[in-house]
Amino acid sequence: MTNAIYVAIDTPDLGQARALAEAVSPHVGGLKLGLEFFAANGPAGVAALSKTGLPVFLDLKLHDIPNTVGKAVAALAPLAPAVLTVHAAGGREMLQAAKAAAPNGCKVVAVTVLTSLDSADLADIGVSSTPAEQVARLADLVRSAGCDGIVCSGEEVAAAASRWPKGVFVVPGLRPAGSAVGDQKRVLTPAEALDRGASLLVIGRPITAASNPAEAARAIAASLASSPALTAGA
Ligand SMILES: O=c1ccn([C@@H]2O[C@H](COP(=O)(O)O)[C@@H](O)[C@H]2O)c(=O)[nH]1
Repeated sequence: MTNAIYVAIDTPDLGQARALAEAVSPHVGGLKLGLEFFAANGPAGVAALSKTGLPVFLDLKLHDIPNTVGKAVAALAPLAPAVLTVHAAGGREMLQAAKAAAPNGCKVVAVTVLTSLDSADLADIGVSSTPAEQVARLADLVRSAGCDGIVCSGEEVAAAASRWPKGVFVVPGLRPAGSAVGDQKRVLTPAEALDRGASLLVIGRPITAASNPAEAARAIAASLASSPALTAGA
């Protein structure tokens, strides 16, 4: 059975990242390393955490012209990420360039609408659609560009999964009942997201900011145990 939880190791401190990864490793399916970790530690830091043996999800959310993104993905290929993110808003040619440059076995998934945004935030950047409409539109673009899946919130994942049966659906913005929401705006519990069709569950602060991260990860994994979708994974 695949564990769908990828823990977001969001810290610039390599020692702390390594300690967190080792503590939670029995209870998660992989590590998600993002901008905060990568800006501080670079490819060498990613290689160091790969030594845990857990799959690494490199969440760099690349968004640039097609040539630049393609070359950046090629430069990241030696790190052998299991999953790599780009922004769907980069457009079809950029998505195609990212997928073409990705190493074998790496899922290229595109961020649709960040889970920290709501309709008012979209209006601020000139998007009059709701998050659900925008996710659906961008999911169709990502699929037709040949990428492997999308990042969306738990609120949109059921609709997206029904339109793309073989897609990979990465869902962040997850909060066990009662945990602090922080800067996230479109939030669901991990179990709800899994039941609605998420393939990968990205969970950061509910685990990493807990007084006992290993116990927090264990409890979240246990909360998924009765889900019919338990075997979901990338
Ligand atoms: O739409 C998105 C895309 C990526 N993320 C990333 O997921 C984690 C969430 O961390 P929490 O502490 O559980 O909020 C973080 O690394 C984000 O960069 C996202 O939240 N939303």
